[in-house]
Amino acid sequence: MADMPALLATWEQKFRPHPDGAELPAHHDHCLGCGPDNPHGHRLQARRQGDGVAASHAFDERHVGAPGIVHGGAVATVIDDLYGFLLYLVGTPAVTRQLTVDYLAPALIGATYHLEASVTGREGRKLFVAATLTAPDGRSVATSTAVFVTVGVDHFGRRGVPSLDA
Ligand SMILES: CCCCC/C=C\C/C=C\C/C=C\C/C=C\CCCC(=O)SCCNC(=O)CCNC(=O)[C@H](O)C(C)(C)COP(=O)(O)OP(=O)(O)OC[C@H]1O[C@@H](n2cnc3c(N)ncnc32)[C@H](O)[C@@H]1OP(=O)(O)O
Repeated sequence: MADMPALLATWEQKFRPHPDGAELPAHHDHCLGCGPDNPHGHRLQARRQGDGVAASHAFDERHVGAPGIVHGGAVATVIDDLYGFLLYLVGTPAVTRQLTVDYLAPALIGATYHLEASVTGREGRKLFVAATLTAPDGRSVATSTAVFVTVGVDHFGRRGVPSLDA
């Protein structure tokens, strides 16, 4: 993994304005949600959609819970990561403080789902966000809300984690 100062430099660049429809950059190469180099990851690709973000995403066999059905934690991971893309539009780093997911119907391995997320409110350091995961037939499969709390980039350094503090 890149050293922390180098990673922070790339994050600064990622918070530039992104045109509507543009594909948004991964948080970093090994991010579980979107990193292209994480062999366990979802490799989520998100784009700006107006004031929000959207993605098309298919889960694979690595993310199975009950046979044929996506593990609920995998669904939560992808939604949480999608919120991480919203932060590029908000223009400030933030971290998930609370995440709720309503699992309305099973998400199936191999099906391509449509995801959308947007900011629903802001109060001091708190960002309120919401997301939906919709099946190809238009059925709502999961809905989510979350509270993110804004942090400085120093939050991601000095964590007592050798790989990050190097
Ligand atoms: C994030 C990606 C975007 C890029 C950001 C830039 C650089 C970093 C980039 C990437 C990172 C790499 C990849 C990950 C990318 C995306 C994945 C998705 C995001 C995540 O995977 S991220 C990881 C999981 N996440 C955590 O690791 C957080 C652990 N946690 C903490 O680090 C502290 O907990 C902290 C800092 C959050 C707060 O701590 P604190 O001490 O600073 O603040 P405090 O506790 O006082 O709360 C402040 C205000 O939130 C209110 N509040 C609290 N809880 C609430 C609730 N449940 N409902 C409503 N309001 C609530 C309080 O009432 C108060 O409100 P008020 O200010 O009005 O009093």
